[in-house]
Amino acid sequence: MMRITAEAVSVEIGGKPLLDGVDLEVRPGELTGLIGPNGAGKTTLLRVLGALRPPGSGRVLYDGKTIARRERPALARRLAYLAQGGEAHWPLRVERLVALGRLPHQGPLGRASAEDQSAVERALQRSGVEHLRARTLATLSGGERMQVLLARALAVEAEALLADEPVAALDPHHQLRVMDLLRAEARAGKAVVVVLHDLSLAARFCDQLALLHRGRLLAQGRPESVLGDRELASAYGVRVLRGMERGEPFLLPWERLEAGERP
Ligand SMILES: Nc1ncnc2c1ncn2[C@@H]1O[C@H](COP(=O)(O)OP(=O)(O)OP(=O)(O)O)[C@@H](O)[C@H]1O
Repeated sequence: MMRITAEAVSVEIGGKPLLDGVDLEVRPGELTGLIGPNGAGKTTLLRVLGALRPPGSGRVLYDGKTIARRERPALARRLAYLAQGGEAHWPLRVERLVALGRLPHQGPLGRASAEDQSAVERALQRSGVEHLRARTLATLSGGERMQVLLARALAVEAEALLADEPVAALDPHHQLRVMDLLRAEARAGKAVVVVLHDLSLAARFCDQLALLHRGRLLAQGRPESVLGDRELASAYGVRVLRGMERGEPFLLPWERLEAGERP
């Protein structure tokens, strides 16, 4: 079980603030959604939470403790990071790529144990990409590639999973499948953070949302309190249509607001 706490995290590049005084608590057993417009700082915050980038000021605590440089390898076993889908033209077979998720668990000789092998099999199966195992990454479609990268992150079998837009390239069926999977990971006790642009998926699946706007947390808490008309108008400049289906909310971005109409 791992709790990740960001305290007054700020990041600046060339005098431009990317994150400004962000406080966030990521709890085990919960699915936390990071939302906000393009360029709001979601990826930057996710990388800071994952210790992939140091904050300029403020700090990140893992179970209440900061991580020293020499403790990084141990953290790599406890925390899996799924990067935003990029190009991947490596001539690497899918099962080899997923097996890379086990590297943090292996010694200097890098021998895969039976446990490593079964973690890879579980990850391939859970991400629904067993049938792609012998293919090379370069031959996959964008959505297939994302599911394979998710399998690599699952193979780590870490206490925390940080996923940057894992459903952006997926069709509706696979989007729901991945959100179910992330929620199940959280229910199993993991701390899971997911960056999302789809407001309905954020509303339905997440326990907690953090809405970033220009590097600041505009709102944070239960989805129903974060996804208010005012918050969405202010952060995204949109008006949404809303509804409920069997007790669960959905939101449809409907129209853009002119600059003067934003709160
Ligand atoms: N190395 C850099 N130099 C200058 N600006 C940067 C650098 N890295 C990030 N930025 C800027 O910081 C801001 C936040 O970027 P970030 O990737 O965190 O946004 P995001 O919320 O994940 O956006 P998106 O939804 O488009 O993926 C953006 O305006 C980006 O252009």
